[in-house]
Amino acid sequence: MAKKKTTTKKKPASKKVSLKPSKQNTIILGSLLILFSMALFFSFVSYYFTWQDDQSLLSEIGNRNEQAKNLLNKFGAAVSHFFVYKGFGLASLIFTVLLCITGLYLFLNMDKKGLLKKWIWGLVFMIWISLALGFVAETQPLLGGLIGYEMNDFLQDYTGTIGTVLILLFGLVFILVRFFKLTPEGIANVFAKKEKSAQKSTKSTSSKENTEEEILLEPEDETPVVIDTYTHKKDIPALKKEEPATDDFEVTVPVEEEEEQLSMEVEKIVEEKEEKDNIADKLVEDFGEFDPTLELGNYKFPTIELLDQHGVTGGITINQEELEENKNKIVETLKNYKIGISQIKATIGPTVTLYEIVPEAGIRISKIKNLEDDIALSLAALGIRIIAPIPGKGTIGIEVPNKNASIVSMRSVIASSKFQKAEMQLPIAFGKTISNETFVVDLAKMPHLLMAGATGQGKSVGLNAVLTSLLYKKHPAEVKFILVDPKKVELSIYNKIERHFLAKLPDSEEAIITDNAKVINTLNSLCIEMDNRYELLKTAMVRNLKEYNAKFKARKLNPNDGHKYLPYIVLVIDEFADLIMTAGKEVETPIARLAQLARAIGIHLIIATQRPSVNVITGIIKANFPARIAFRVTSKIDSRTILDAQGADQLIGRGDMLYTQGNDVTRIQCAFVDTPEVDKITEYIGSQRAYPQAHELPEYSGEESGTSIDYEIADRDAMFREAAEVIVTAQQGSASLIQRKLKLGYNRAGRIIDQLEAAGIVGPFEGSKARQVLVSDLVALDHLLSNEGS
Ligand SMILES: Nc1ncnc2c1ncn2[C@@H]1O[C@H](COP(=O)(O)OP(=O)(O)OP(=O)(O)O)[C@@H](O)[C@H]1O
Repeated sequence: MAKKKTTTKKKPASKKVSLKPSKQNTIILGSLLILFSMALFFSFVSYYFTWQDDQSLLSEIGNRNEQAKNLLNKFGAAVSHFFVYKGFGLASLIFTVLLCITGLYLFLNMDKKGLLKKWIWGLVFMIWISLALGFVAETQPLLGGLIGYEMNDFLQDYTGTIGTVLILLFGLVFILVRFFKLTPEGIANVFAKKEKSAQKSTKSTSSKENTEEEILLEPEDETPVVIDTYTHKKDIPALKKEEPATDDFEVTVPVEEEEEQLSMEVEKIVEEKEEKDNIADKLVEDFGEFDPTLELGNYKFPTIELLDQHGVTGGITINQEELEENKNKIVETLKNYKIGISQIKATIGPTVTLYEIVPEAGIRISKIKNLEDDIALSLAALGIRIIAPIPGKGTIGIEVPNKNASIVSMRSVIASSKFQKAEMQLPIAFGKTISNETFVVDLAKMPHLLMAGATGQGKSVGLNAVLTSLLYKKHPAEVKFILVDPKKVELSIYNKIERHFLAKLPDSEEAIITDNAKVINTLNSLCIEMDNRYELLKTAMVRNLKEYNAKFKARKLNPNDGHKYLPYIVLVIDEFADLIMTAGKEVETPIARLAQLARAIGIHLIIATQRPSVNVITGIIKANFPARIAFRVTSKIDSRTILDAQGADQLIGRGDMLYTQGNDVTRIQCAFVDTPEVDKITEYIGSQRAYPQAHELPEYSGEESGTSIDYEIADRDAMFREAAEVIVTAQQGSASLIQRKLKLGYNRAGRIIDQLEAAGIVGPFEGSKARQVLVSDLVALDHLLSNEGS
C-alpha cells in the first residue's frame, strides 16, 4: 500500500481558541436553568397563598431568625415579590416556563435557532396577559402585577377605557393571527365543519329513521331496498339487476364526497435533517471551517519588493517618429502592389506594435498575407507577423517589432490588479499582450501546459514566471511542485522552498529531480497518487478537487476515513526532449495517463522542451496538452508542431511568445524574472517556518530494482547480512526500512534489496506494496545463508 502521510490530518483544529462554552459546561448550565426555573415556579405559585404573611418579612430579609411561609422561604418570597408583585403578576409563570425550555435546549444540546422566537413570543404573552389582567382585575395587583397595573393606568389616561379595550383586542388578534395562525377562512372552515358534522349526524339519524322505516316495511330483505320503494317489485330479484337505480346513486354518493373534501386537513411535513450534515454543521459551529493553512498560520507571502523593476518605471515610451515611419512604409509597400488602405490604426505593445489596416473594398486578403516577406524587407525588420484577418475584428493586423523593446517586469504583472484580483484556482501571470494588458490565465483550467521554443528564447524565464506567479498567490498548503530538471541548474534555486512547496518520493534525498530514472518512479508515483485521489473523490461523492476540498473544509469528510485536504500538484519538467530520448515510452505512458485523467484531481503538468520535433511532442502528448506556448523557433515546421499554426518562427525572441488554448493564438511578451529575483523569493519563503519535510508522494519503487539479477555472493554489499536480519526481524521487505535502520542512502538500500531478492530472502517487486519476506525467522536465515556457500 502506498504510504499515506498525514501531515494535514495532524492539524489540531481544536487549537483554535473558541469563546463558546464546552459541551460539558452547556449541560451543567442547562440543568442549572431547569432547576432554577422549578424553584421560581414553586415560589411564584406558593406566593399566591403566602404573600400576605410574608409581606412584612420583606424588609427584614437578612434576618436569619425570621422564617417565611413561602415554599422556598425567604428566597421564594423575595423573588416572587420582585417578579409577581412588582413584575408581570400571574404572567410571570411564563417566565419560568421559558427558563425551563432554555435549560432543556442547553441540556439536550439542541439546535438553538428556535429559542429566540420562543422568548420573543413569551414576552409578548407576558405583556398582553399582564395588561389584560391589569385591566379586568384592577383591584387585584397580584394578577396583573405592577407592570400590568401601570400599563393599564397609562393607557386609560391617554386612550380611555374603550381605547384600552381596543388595544387589548388588537393584541389578541395579533397573537391569534401570528402565533395561532388563525385566519377568517380557517375559522369559517371550523364552523362549516361543525355544521357539516351536525348535518351529518342529523342526516345519519334521519337515514337511520328511513332505513328503520324500510326495515319496518321489509324486515327480511337485506338487498338495497330503495329500488323496491320505486318499483314496488321487491320480490323479483332479476328486475333489481336490470334496472340501474341511477337516481338512488346520484342522491346518496355525491353528498358524502363533498363532506370528505371540506373536512380535509393538510398536515405539515416535517423535513428530516441529514444526520451527517448535522454533525458537520455542529463541527463547523464549534471549530469553524477547516483551515488548511493553519499549520503554517504565520506564513507570509513574498512581498512585491523582492522583484526588480528592470529599469521600467512608467509605461511604454512611444516613439512617434518610428510609428509614423512604419506606417508610411506599410502604406507604400502595399501601394506598390496596388493595395489601397482605407484606414490604419496602431496599438503599441511592449515589444511589438500592431498596425491594424482596413483595406479598400475588393482587395483579397490572401494577397496581403502573401506580402509578409515584402513588408518585412521594406521595414527592414525581423519578426513581422501578419494576421489576416484579426479574428472578430474585420481588420488585418501587421505586427511590427519596436526598435526599443521594453522589458515587461514580473513585478509589474504581479502588481497588476488583474492578477491581484484574479479569482482563479492557480492563476498565472504570463506577461502582457500586444495591447499592453496583463495576461492572466488559470493553470487549473488549461489543464496542462506545453512550452516549446528554440534554446535561448526565454523558456526558462517563462517557467520561472509561472512558478513565481503561483508562489505569490498560493499558500504552501495549497500547492506543491514536483520539479524535474535534467539540466540540473535551471530549477535548483527552488531547493530552498523544499519543505514549503515541493513534493518528492519518500526515499529520495533531493527534492528536485535531475536523474531520469527517478523521473519514471515519480511519474508512476503520481499515477498512484492520482488513483488514490480518485478513490477519495469517489467516496466523497464529488467530481473534482475544488468540490472535494470545499467539502473537507466544511468538515463533511471524516479524516479518520482517510480524507485529507488535497493540495494542487504541479509537475514541471524543464527538458522534456531529454527525457523522451532516454526513457521513451516509459515516461510517455504515465505522462499521457496523467494528462488524460489528472485534471479533475488537481495534478497539472507543465512540460518544456527546446526540441519541438514530432518525436518529442508526439501525437498523444499533443492531444492532451491543449494549452501551448511557443517561444521563437527556427522553422515553420516547428511552429506547426507546437501550435498547429505558423507564426512562432517569426517571433523576435527574448520572451516574445505565442499562446494558444484551442483556436485563438495570442501574442504575449513574457514577463521577465531574473534568477537573482527568484533567489530572493525562495530565500524569503525558505527562511520562514516550514513543514517538517517535503510533501511526500506515494511510495513507488522503480521496476528496475525489481529485475532480479544474479548477484555473485562475493559482490554483495558489506551490509548485506545486517540488512537481511533487519528485513527478516521486521518481516517487511522495503528499502526504506533498510535505509532507516542502517542509515544508508536510497540507492544502496535499493541495491541491497535486489541482492536480497537474488538470495531468495525477499519476494519480487510488487508495485507500491512492500515486498514479501520469504524467510520466517533469524534461524531460518542463518540456515539459508550458511547453506549458500556449500
Ligand atoms: N521575457 C523576457 N524579457 C526579456 N528578456 C528575456 C525574456 N526571456 C528571456 N530573455 C532573455 O533571453 C535569455 C535566455 O532566456 P532563457 O534562459 O529563458 O532561455 P531558454 O529558452 O530557457 O534557453 P535554454 O533552452 O538554453 O535554457 C535570458 O537570459 C534573457 O536575457
